[in-house]
Amino acid sequence: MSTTIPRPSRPSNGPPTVALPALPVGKTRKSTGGLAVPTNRSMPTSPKAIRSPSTTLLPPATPAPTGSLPQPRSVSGFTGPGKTLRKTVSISAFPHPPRGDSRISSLPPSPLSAGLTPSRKMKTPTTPTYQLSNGSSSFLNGTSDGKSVSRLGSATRNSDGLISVASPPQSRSSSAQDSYSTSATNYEDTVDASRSEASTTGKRNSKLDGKGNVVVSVRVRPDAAGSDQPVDGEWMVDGRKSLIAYRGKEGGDYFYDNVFTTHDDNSKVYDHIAKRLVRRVMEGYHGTVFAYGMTGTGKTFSMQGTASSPGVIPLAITDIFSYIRETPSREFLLRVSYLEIYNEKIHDLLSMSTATGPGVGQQQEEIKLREDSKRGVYATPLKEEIVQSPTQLLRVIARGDQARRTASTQFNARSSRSHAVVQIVVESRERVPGSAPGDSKRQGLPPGGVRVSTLSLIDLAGSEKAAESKERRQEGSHINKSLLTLGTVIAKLSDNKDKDGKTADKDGKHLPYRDSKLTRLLQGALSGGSLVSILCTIQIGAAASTASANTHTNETLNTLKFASRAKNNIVSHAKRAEEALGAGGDGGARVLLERYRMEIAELRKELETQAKNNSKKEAEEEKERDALEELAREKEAELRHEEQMLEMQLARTALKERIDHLNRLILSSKSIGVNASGSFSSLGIHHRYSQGSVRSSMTVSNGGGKLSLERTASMTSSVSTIGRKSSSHRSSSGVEPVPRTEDEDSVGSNGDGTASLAAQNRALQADLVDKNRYIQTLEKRLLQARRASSSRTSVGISTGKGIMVGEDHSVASLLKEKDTEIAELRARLDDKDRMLAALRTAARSRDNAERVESRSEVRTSQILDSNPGPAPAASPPAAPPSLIRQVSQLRKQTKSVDEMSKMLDEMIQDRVESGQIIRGNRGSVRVAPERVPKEPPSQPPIQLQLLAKQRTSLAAEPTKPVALEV
Ligand SMILES: Nc1ncnc2c1ncn2[C@@H]1O[C@H](COP(=O)(O)OP(=O)(O)OP(=O)(O)O)[C@@H](O)[C@H]1O
Repeated sequence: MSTTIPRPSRPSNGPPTVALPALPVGKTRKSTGGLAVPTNRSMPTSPKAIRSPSTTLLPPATPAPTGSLPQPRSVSGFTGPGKTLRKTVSISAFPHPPRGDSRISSLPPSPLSAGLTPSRKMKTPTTPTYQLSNGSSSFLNGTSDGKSVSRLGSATRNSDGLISVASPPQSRSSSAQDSYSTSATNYEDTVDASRSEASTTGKRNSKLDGKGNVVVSVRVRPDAAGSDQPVDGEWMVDGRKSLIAYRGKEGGDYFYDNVFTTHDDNSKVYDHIAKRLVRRVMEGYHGTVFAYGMTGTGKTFSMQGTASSPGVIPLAITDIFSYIRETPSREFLLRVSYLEIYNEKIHDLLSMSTATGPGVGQQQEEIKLREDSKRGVYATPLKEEIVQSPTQLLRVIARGDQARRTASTQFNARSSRSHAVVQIVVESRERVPGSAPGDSKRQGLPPGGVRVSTLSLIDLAGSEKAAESKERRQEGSHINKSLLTLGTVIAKLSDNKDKDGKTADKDGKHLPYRDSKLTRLLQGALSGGSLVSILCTIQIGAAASTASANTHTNETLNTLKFASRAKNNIVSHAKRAEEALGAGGDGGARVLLERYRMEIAELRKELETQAKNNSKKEAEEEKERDALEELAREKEAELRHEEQMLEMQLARTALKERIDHLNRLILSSKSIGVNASGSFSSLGIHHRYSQGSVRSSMTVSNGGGKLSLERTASMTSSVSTIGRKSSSHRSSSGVEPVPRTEDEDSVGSNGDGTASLAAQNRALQADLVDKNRYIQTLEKRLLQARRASSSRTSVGISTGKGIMVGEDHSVASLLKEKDTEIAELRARLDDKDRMLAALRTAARSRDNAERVESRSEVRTSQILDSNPGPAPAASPPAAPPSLIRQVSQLRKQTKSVDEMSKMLDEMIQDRVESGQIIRGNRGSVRVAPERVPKEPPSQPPIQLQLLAKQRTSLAAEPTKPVALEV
């Protein structure tokens, strides 16, 4: 059964020159005579204590197939047929969990356990000889695991949303030491276990001590030379029996839960020391795995492994995510922290920059250890990173590894100079099947609380005696001190409690946890709150010289003793962590998953509120928009109205201008006195002005305003022409006055035919009044049009169309009317033109008459000069040149217009006196009734008639002398 191992030589590494510090040796663990005889309470003394086949021989479950995740597994030789039977006292097989009888009996056998258990039973040794511990029941056993495996095999795993509640990867700084926060004890479980064990085997009597929750294993590192064979005959390693026997001085047989030979790889080590523990952690227990041993013995190799042979940490990570995938009924959140204790100072490996390298004087906030009644001892402030995948988690840890302090030592070219602690906090919560996380009635909070558990994976620095440099010596001193304290604490551990309820030594005294940071940090695990797995690494036969071999052997023995003490003294009452409900209390506040849940719920609420506010805002904005649009419409309407008003104003102005123009035309015609038909009445300029005398018009031209002056200028010229013509025929009696009505006569003339200024003024004022009235009328119409436009605007464009048409119609009619008037006025202008033409003709006639008169005067003077008596009726002689000159002189003496008018008046007067013309009361003249010829109604004006008469008379009496009154 046992193998004698020759003492190895370590040619490559010289032996330590200084003796390694002696670890505290448990009184009860010392091997005697090759038999490990536990003497304390945990050591069974009766055959009953021997682990029963049903519980002790259960092998670790074969790793469950995890699909995509690689899980290098090696179960070499462990379960295979023909292998040596395992020692019954070993706890490495993790006996069935303490469960109730009914539970056990009712549970379907696991595919793995069902298949394995019988074979194990077949292998059960019949004569167990050695036992180190009592092999108490443990959570880290096969039955429970089998249960998981069963579930694993039947359930369809859906990886989607397994970490659905995890926040995006982020870092936060807080404590990670949740491991020891639980106030749980494993009482219930152990009671169950006791019942189970008692009912099924009836062999165990120390099931309540919780030692089954502690697994201690020893791994033997292969020789540096690569030799598989142990070289030291004093040593014997039996992996199957989990036995290490030393036949030398202080020799003995050491049994552990697991003994790994140089052949065993990391995968096997993980399966036996950590696999179940990791699963328990996922189920809510706290778990601690740490590697202890002399420097260079393979602690880091076992914990981290290599790329080809991953160690405990990467394999645990793989299993963690496998479990999450296999458990769709729960949701998980993982956060990780990584610290090291170097020279008794705690450093956050995740906060350190690897670029600068560790120990380059980087200033980091000092991390302190604090204790909390619920959380236990924890480091703070510590950076935690939330991880969502194995790769991410491995990357975080690799980053921390790079920051870890390592140095070359005598036995290890890259020796870890610090204790490194990886902590993975697992938060989980039951998920409501078939519902999204937000469907809960509790505002997105699913029923049940959040379970928080912590997996601590610790790679301790190696104990070392020999150190060449001061720095190494200092490091070594701190390392050794902390390890010594750890050994001391473990050695003093007992199931006793002090008055505060904390674990105490056998005398009830406080344990020296505070003596080092390491023991302080491990306090929770060592005092029973956690499942514990300790891997002690040794190397046999690594020394070349006898001295080094001795030193090495001592060190190895110390390690073995430490492992024995740990196995015997550490009592774990680990219990599934309580679920924290809500955010109440410290526990709840620490639960990130809960916090995130609540944050999500709050954010959702906020979103809803915001959405509500937004909809409100939108409604308000819509209202505002509507109002603005309405305002814009109103403004537009106003603008349109203004435009219309402007158009109307323009139309009005145009009309006014038109009116003024018409008025000018009217005044011109009126002033001339042409067209006495009274057709001006439509413009309010009545016929009473039509026959205004020439004189009155002239008066106006003298004293009137500018406008009148302009107007009278043409009148004057016209009248002057007439005047001259009239005066030339003053003595003519052939003029037939145009018959006028009494009404016409009475307008604007005095009795002597000259319009008085007052009369002119009155006439003009009346004219002005008429015009103003006319303008007012137009304004009224415009006003009406404007109102119509306003009302149209208010009632809307569509309805206003009819009104617009009406207005347009009125304007159009007005324009039409005006056009008619313009046409009339044009007609009158034509009349005027005709009159002017007639006047010009009359002027020519007058000129002729003047020539005739000149000739008459010359003849008269000749007659008078030669014959004072009556003139003979001889034919007139031809006018001599002297006469022509006289006439031209006379022409030069042409009278002014006034004189001509005067002459005309006198001429008219003469006619009146001769009875040819009758003068009216107001100075107007008309032809005597008996002389009025029967003429058609369209007679030319009176002046023309007069001129025509004069011309006729002159033609009839060409030689009649006419006396000119000069
Ligand atoms: N089981 C093993 N199989 C193969 N090589 C091993 C084994 N154990 C350790 N080694 C090798 O031994 C060397 C030292 O191992 P490791 O660094 O793990 O020792 P350690 O105990 O961590 O030392 P220290 O305490 O100084 O950090 C490494 O090169 C490692 O690869």
